[in-house]
Amino acid sequence: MIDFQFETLSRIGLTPLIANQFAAIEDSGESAARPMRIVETQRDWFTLHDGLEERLARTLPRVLHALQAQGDTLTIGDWVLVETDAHQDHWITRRAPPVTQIARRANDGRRQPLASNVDTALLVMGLDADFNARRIERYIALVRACGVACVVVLTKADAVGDAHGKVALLRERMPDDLPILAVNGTSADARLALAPWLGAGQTLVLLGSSGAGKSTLTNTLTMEAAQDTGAVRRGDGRGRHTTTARSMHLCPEGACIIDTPGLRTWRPDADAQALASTFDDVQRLAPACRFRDCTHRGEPGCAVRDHVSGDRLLNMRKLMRDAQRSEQTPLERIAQRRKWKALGKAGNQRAKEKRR
Ligand SMILES: Nc1nc2c(ncn2[C@@H]2O[C@H](COP(=O)(O)OP(=O)(O)OP(=O)(O)O)[C@@H](O)[C@H]2O)c(=O)[nH]1
Ligand SMILES: [Zn+2]
Repeated sequence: MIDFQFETLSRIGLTPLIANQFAAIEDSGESAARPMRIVETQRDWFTLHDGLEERLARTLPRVLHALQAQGDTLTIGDWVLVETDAHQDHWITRRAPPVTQIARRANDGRRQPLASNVDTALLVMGLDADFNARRIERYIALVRACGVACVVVLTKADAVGDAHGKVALLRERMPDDLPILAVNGTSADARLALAPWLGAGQTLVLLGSSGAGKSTLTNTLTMEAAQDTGAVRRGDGRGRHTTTARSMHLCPEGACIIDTPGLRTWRPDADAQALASTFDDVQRLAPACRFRDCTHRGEPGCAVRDHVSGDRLLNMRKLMRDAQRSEQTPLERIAQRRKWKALGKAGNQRAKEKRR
């Protein structure tokens, strides 16, 4: 049976669900293995934490290959088992299946996990030139499709004149249950605003484009934890300008925060159906449309168009198209293009016949 201290590990986000998984690994000769969490990733090395101290570890080739075979890799936030060999080198011997995982599709189609075992994603966007409702909507869809809750954090509220207008614009457009906060990420007030999500056992990830203010917010949220425990990477106050690696930090309130580099392109790793379900306002209204296959593009009796902004609908369709595209093989794509062409022709033909 794996020996572990729930109390200590819960300081770095252990939840009962993960603890049960470790408890289930019984009598498999792994009694020397210790549960730890990945708090920083490098190319071949991981920084792990057990709630008390850090260790550098590598992954056993067998574990690496097993993951690769499933198109998977270890990522920040993962819980793993670690064993130490006779040379005092530490090896990851197993990974607990993640409860949630945020992933994207790389350009070559491969799945790229961004963070595991996350409860809430803080979608960070500047109220300055960074502000873009469509991008936030895309983040929301992708994150919710991974089973992770979202909070929109609009930074630089102190630095722009029309913060209120932009917040109102988002509120109008987004689902009612989505928390939207406007903050000054450099001020301690941001910590108060985010307090409901900072409790012990919570793991947060910050997502947003480069320059949005993720590192600034991380520093503000982790400020005191760095001094009192020394546990987990402290907020990076070294004046580094661009985040290049992912790392996990601890808040004084107990939450773990994962900072990620800016996401330039983010293709969904979710099927179209999962994405559609994240536009819950559309999903709720659509059954009331007159036509069952209403596309909400102006059909008579559409129940959606009056209540959901046209741009939001466009964005939803674009996302779903992207998702469908990444699900298809090249052959399926060609077949679909042919089908559309044929449909188009048939449509033209019908139109001609009508005109006669
Ligand atoms: N006035 C003001 N400036 C901010 C705020 N948040 C961030 N900044 C400034 O915006 C710049 C970019 O912030 P960062 O925290 O480095 O942005 P980032 O999202 O971590 O960027 P990457 O590391 O490149 O992904 C810095 O100069 C910050 O000081 C804010 O709420 N108010
Ligand atoms: Zn409709």
